[in-house]
Amino acid sequence: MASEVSKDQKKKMKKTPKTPTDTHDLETPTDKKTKEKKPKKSKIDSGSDSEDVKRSKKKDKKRKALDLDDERSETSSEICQPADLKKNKKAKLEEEEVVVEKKVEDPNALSNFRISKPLREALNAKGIQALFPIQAMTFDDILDGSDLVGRARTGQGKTLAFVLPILESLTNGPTKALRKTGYGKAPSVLVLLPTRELALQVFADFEVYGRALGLTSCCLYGNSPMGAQQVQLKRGVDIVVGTPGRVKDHIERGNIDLRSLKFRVLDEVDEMLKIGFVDDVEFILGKVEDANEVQTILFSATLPDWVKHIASKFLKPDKKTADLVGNEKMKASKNVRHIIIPCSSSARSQLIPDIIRCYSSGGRTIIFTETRALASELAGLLPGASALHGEIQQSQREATLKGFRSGKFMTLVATNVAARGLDIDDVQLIIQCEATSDVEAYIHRSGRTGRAGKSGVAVMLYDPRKSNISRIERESGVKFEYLSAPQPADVAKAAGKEAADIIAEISDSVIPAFKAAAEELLNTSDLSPAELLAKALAKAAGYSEIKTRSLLTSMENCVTLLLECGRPIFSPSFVYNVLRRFLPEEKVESINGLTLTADGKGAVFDVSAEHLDEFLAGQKTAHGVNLEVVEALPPLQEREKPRGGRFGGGGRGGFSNRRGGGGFSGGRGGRGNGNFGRRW
Ligand SMILES: Nc1ncnc2c1ncn2[C@@H]1O[C@H](COP(=O)(O)OP(=O)(O)OP(=O)(O)O)[C@@H](O)[C@H]1O
Repeated sequence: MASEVSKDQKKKMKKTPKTPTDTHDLETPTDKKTKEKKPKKSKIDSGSDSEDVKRSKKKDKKRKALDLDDERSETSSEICQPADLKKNKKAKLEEEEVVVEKKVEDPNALSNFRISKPLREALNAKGIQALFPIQAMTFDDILDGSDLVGRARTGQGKTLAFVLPILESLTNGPTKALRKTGYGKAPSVLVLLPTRELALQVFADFEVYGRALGLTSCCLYGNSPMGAQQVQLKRGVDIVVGTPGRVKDHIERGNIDLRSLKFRVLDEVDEMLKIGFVDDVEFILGKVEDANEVQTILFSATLPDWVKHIASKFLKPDKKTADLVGNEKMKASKNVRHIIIPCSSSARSQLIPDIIRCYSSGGRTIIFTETRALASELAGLLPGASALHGEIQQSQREATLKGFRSGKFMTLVATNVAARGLDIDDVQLIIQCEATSDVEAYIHRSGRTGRAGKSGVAVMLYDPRKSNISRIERESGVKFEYLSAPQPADVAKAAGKEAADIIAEISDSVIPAFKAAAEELLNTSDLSPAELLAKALAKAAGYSEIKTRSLLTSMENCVTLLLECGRPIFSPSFVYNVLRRFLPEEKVESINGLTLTADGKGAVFDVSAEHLDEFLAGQKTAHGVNLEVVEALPPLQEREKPRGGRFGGGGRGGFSNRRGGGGFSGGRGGRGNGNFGRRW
């Protein structure tokens, strides 16, 4: 049933949404042009933009152009010469015409919806001129009183999809007359979110846009003083935003009167239930005596079955569904480049700065870890990074987010506490330290970039021996780009260019002080001036040597080797035994990341660069064994294999979440088969 309604909704999207002058019927832009419908009186004072739009059709354009001509001639004549003026006027008029044309064409322009003037102005002030698809799809349904389940990919504007119609309903729409006013008013809207950070973010939207319409809001979340929240509730607010635990607490203390409630919103509801708010949410929803008096709206980027259950329990049977994802394969953001790079746990802190250098485009980066301990550890190791996780005090968490938003620091290392809903401007890069087994988590984490139509990059580090990338691809619809770690030499080249730019900017005033030393260096060195300058650039960029990085584990000063021996290889222990034929035990034990190739004919592993010659020379004494340094990683076997699959692996074998797991650096040899079960 949901998908039928969803199709219906999609049809709606293709049509022009209601203008302030329409009542119920939706028209296509063509309908509008041909019908010459007389404008009806608007239900809401939404200003006269849509009227303007209609007026500015072709035959009016000339007149409008003349008007603009007159206006401009007064202001611009002061700064332009007559010839320029004529040219400029023509160009500007052409621009204006394009703008007017666009305005008429965009069916999602704010003026095409029942959005009142003050709200439209507040949106314009934030650079918002048109609704995003999910907003356009749901606006009329919510404003006209329907319960609704909404779903769209991350960063598509789900928050304003409920904020705007609710605000309009309370001030100009059906719930206006029912809304309580005056000192001590009971709230008309209750919005529940899973985390304090998200509650604060949604509260900020209600603050900005609600204030434009004279509505007040408050935010209730745990680990912050009850008293101040109590005072706000006592004074009376129109909108309460909060986390379930604290909201329940206030209800139990009799601080919130839900009898005047007109809207209840559950945002990121799947996460709310997942992190254990099931009882609290049900308690709060159950506190509304007459569910028919309240509109219930449920939004999420993912809709697992148990969310559907909540929807059927608490939403009216005639609820609408707006699903912009539906059965489409791709569940994650389409504006994001999804990359995976093999990396051992011990190489992470060396590799991450280079990934940031290569992929962040100078913007913000969020690094996701599976554990709080790793988030703190990495934040300590990476320059200019701060940690955000559940063990950090609330006031510090807020200060950290504020610092990250304001650009005080550009790298945030976080646990899943930041995976959902957080909307931070200019996050260009997401790094996930491990291949998560939770596909929804992947979707949400990667969705912190590529928001509001912008693009972004999500890099996931993975251990080929442990991860099941094809499962993530299958379930999220993402097609990963398999890349190797950026090589330090490439990163250094980019850093050298930056250093050259910096040097070019340095004032000539420094030359006299350094010239004598420079001349002496030139005269005494065997290197050419260009070579000496290259060294100076390296120093300026912070380099004293260039290391190599392996393709398999991304460890510095390691090299990845491919071993083949002219017959299928079924197990890692076979590879160890082959190596023992021509290498001493301690060398065999020193290899890292041994992984079989997908074709079953070879195995790759890392060796320390200083041992490379010994490995390559040793093979000559072992008949039929071929060892070579790989330039690019061949496709590798994954952890999960169909039961009874040819190349070992032995079924699913429980995809462990590997919390605090020993990573990828293992490298112990082990005799026989026994020990390898755990590592594969
Ligand atoms: N109509 C619009 N025009 C331009 N920007 C918009 C519009 N609507 C929302 N935005 C901006 O898009 C960004 C993403 O919006 P929002 O946080 O609501 O996304 P979301 O769908 O809830 O994402 P998530 O699933 O990750 O929570 C915000 O910065 C918001 O201000």
